[in-house]
Amino acid sequence: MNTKDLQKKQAAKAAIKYIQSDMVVGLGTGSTVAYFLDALAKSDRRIIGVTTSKVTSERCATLKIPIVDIDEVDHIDVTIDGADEVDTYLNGIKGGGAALLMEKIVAKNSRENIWIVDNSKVHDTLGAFPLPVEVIPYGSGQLLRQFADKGLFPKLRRSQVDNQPIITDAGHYIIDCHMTTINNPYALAEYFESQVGVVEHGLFLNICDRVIVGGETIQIQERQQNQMGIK
Ligand SMILES: O=C[C@H](O)[C@H](O)[C@H](O)COP(=O)(O)O
Repeated sequence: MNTKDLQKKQAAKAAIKYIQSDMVVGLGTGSTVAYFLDALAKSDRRIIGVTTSKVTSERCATLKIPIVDIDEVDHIDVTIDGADEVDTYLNGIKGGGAALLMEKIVAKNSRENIWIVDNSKVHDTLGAFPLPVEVIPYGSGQLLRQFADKGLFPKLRRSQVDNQPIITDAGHYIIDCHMTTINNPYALAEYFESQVGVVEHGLFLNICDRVIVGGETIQIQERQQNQMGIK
């Protein structure tokens, strides 16, 4: 196992201590969450899961972790998810696995959000990871032009198998914006939220409460209130 995977697994295992039996737990998506699901299945915690993608639902079925639809619960106690990048304010970029829409819906309906990451994902400023933006297929070519005009270096995400556009679980496309640095994530989020055809963007701002970073020593960072993360 390489260092990144080892750290993902360490962070995933460390997250188990925030889970108690009978909790409603939001279950994110990705390779780090896969390690968390394995650890959860092996633990003595008996939870009810709310998933964020078909792939996570399928893994829960294999591991016999019970899940319900998000609309069947009146609250979600805590959500455990991965992230593609996290800054010092615990703002982050998500959606590398195209699950950002459901991940954000589950996160916004959770009392607490905990991210599990390897330490290569922690940066002072966001932007090293291309920012995923989920869009309606109709008119997506126009959005690509607008994003390019705004200097966001957009690229439609395509399958490496057949070069066709990736389709999300909700039937949308993903445009990845290769900006390298995002100086004001709040202004950028507002821009995307004002564009017709944009369903959701991968900037998760003021959402994460705690990040668990894998490593020889597990690091746990908690979000400080009233810190905006604008450089
Ligand atoms: O769409 C996918 C999610 O936002 C993932 O949580 C994110 O891409 C991190 O994935 P991984 O744990 O595989 O690095």
